[in-house]
Amino acid sequence: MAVCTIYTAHSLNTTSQITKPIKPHFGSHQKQQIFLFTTSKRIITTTPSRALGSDISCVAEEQKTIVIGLAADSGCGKSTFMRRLTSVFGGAAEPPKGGNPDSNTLISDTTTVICLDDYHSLDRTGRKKKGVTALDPRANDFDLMYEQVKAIKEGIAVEKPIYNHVSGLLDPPELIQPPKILVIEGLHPMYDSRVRDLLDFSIYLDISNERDMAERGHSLESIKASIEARKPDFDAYIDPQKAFADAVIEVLPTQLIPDDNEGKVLRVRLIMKEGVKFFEPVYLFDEGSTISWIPCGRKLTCSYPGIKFAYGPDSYKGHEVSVLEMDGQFDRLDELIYVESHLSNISTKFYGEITQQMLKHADFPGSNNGTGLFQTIVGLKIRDLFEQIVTSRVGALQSAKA
Ligand SMILES: Nc1ncnc2c1ncn2[C@@H]1O[C@H](COP(=O)(O)OP(=O)(O)OP(=O)(O)O)[C@@H](O)[C@H]1O
Ligand SMILES: O=C(CO)[C@H](O)[C@H](O)COP(=O)(O)O
Repeated sequence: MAVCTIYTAHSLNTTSQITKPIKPHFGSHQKQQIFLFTTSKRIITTTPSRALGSDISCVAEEQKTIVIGLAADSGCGKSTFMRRLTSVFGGAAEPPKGGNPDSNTLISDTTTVICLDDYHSLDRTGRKKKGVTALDPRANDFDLMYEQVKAIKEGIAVEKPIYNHVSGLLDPPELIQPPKILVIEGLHPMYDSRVRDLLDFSIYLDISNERDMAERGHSLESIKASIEARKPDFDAYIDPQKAFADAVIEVLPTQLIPDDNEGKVLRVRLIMKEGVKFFEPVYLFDEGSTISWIPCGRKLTCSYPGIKFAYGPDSYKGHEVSVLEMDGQFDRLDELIYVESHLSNISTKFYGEITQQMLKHADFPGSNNGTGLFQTIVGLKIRDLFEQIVTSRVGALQSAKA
């Protein structure tokens, strides 16, 4: 069954039902017979006159966009994670063709990644004047974020604003078409309960010790000052979102080097919530057991300080979770296959897919440690979740027809 939505720019404030069929206008999700028509005349753009005009968007129920939330502070490696995720689906992600060169959006065949910085309601000057950081909810338009993510989920294209990180200004909006998978990444994907309820899966990247570096041309001193200034808002508005995440990738100092203060070797934990629909946590050796494993030896080359894996049940922010942990770093990525062969529920399509993905992006930061490994695993789990949702929708439709 396809749900068709009529969207008109001149009647944004009312809602009514169409009872007789109308001539369909097929968008990118085609070939579905139309049974049901509803109208949706909600405001989904800040600039109604630039909305879609009189348009009909038809999306088959089973093809409706699934939405993934990725929360993290600035400079935590979200872009790198997104490149790994996109690669799992095949194809590269690129900014919208012919659009604003400073767009924060990345589009591939399957995924569209939008950056929630685009929902800043105050630009750089506005925040300065008001004395608020970008992390403060008062600097962000959650109503618009909700309306637009909801619209995309319903198969409606939206005109999303662009926050220009180069100029610090809000640029004219860009058109976002509903993709198969929409990733909303940034500071607040799980902050507003309305937006949170739209998420099919949520991830929090917890990298407490690393922040924005020279990329945006700030000096080390100004970065330190900015980290300090942001800390209270980070603690108040960003960090609490961990409690809502279905998966958390937590980066900690190694425990393999006593009193390590170099911070080069990392202990990374993949914290996976139990009982999440379409998400089976990964396990090592034996599901539900508590395992500690040092794989170094004949099949895995390890230089000092070695590699240690751990797995087991735990509780996190009041939720039952499974935790997979890796401390240390790989010397030879091709040998990762040995570790991969001891992991289960990894949602690979063939033996060695994790190792293949990691080798393909060996030059990405974090490829020799748990950050790259767990980001790749989460990418595979998202692909699996997507496929399971589509399968279940098709099943539900077939049962409804029978
Ligand atoms: N797993 C990792 N380990 C070490 N460094 C990393 C890792 N991932 C990313 N980095 C480095 O951190 C910096 C920020 O990475 P990236 O651009 O992916 O983060 P981001 O969260 O998207 O940043 P921003 O919010 O600034 O757009 C880059 O210098 C990148 O090389
Ligand atoms: O926390 C951030 C998310 O990336 C940025 O600091 C925020 O978007 C403001 O950006 P800029 O510093 O470029 O004005």
